[in-house]
Amino acid sequence: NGGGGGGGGRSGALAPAPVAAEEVQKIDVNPPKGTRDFPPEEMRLRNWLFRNFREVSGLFGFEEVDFPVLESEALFVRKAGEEIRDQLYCFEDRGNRRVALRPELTPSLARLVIQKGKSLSLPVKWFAVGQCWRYERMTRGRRREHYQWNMDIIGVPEVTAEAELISSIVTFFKRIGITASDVGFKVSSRKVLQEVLSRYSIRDELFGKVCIIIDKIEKIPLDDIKKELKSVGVSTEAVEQLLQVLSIKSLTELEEIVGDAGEAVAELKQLFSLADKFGYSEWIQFDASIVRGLAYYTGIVFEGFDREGKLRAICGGGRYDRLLSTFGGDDIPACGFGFGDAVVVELLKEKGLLPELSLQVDNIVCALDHDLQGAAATVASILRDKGQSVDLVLENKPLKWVFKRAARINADRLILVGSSEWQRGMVSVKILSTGEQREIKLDELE
Ligand SMILES: OCc1cccc(Br)n1
Repeated sequence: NGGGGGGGGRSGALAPAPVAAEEVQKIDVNPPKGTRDFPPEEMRLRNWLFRNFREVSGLFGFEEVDFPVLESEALFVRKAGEEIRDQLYCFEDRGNRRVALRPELTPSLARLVIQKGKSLSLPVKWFAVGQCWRYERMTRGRRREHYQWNMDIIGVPEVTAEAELISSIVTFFKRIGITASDVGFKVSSRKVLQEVLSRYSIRDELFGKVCIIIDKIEKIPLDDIKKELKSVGVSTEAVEQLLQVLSIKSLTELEEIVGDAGEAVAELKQLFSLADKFGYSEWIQFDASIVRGLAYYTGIVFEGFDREGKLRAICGGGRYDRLLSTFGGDDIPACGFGFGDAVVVELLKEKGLLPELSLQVDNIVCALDHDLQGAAATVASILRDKGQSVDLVLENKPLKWVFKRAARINADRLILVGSSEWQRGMVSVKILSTGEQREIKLDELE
């Protein structure tokens, strides 16, 4: 950029005093703990995954939405003892506002639905793909961010909504080569717990807390579960009945214990019937132990799991009929799911299903000598205007270098701009897969 200044290579009495080299402060080139960079290869896989998220959402007629990564902390301050609350990535901004990096997308979606209010015609079918954050002590070395695909249906009280959402996830799995032999969905309803708890006159506001405690049943000793349940006011008898119900793995057995009068059994039966009609019965099973770890679920809950049991839950969701009203909105029924970008990639690796995604360009264009660089730029623009991708060689490079680069970027064609051909309005085109080479008129390039 014109040389000059210190270190411009000049010396002697007239040379300006050398400018002190900028203070070099060696930075850490790694991303912050728990976060990831996406270099080209990883970014191609992420784009492939997100393209499938978006195409499936489109197949189901959902519209894409997005929200700020930064939200008011108040959106996520729930007092039910959720892990997501304990790990909230929150801080006070320069305006002394309590804000948080969103740990999930559903509260933002609920906020936007309320904001839009009567201008929205129900049902609303929205999807989003967004980065979510948690601040977890790095002792466990887990990630602090991931991208979530969410689909939500607002305004449909029927379990047809949950059945539709599960169908969309099954559709996604099938598109990426995952089958019902690899993955299943455990399905239950929090109304099962509600019906048990109501027999022991447990107050409704305790319901969320009880669910969050029960969600830890696979993660902490059973005695600790019992202690925590009792500490929030659940009687010993109620605890025993709860734990017995949670071990149920069939709807028939559930009906025997809680009867068929309640909504829980009826809704679950309807969901399994709809699953048959959608054609995904082999993907789902009833499992009363599934409660999910978010306090706002009120009905059907489900989670995708790998049948080999090697991985954490792949996705999860359910009905949250009270969330909008707790934010001051109307009492609108809602359900949705979240699907993270990390566990599914571990699953694809396990199954040998990672897609082959490499850089590919239609053409590499190269001037054969320096004063034809402008001509090469003209050729590149002509091809790009026709929708052809072009890697334009930007410096004078030996042909050996050009061929090596052409192979690395998987170029279909090498376009050489040489002096004699250019004089005749021609360029030389080499089909790299066959080696066939011929001269083509510039205005016949396509
Ligand atoms: O699935 C819970 C969650 C929320 C935010 C970030 C990450 Br990583 N994981």
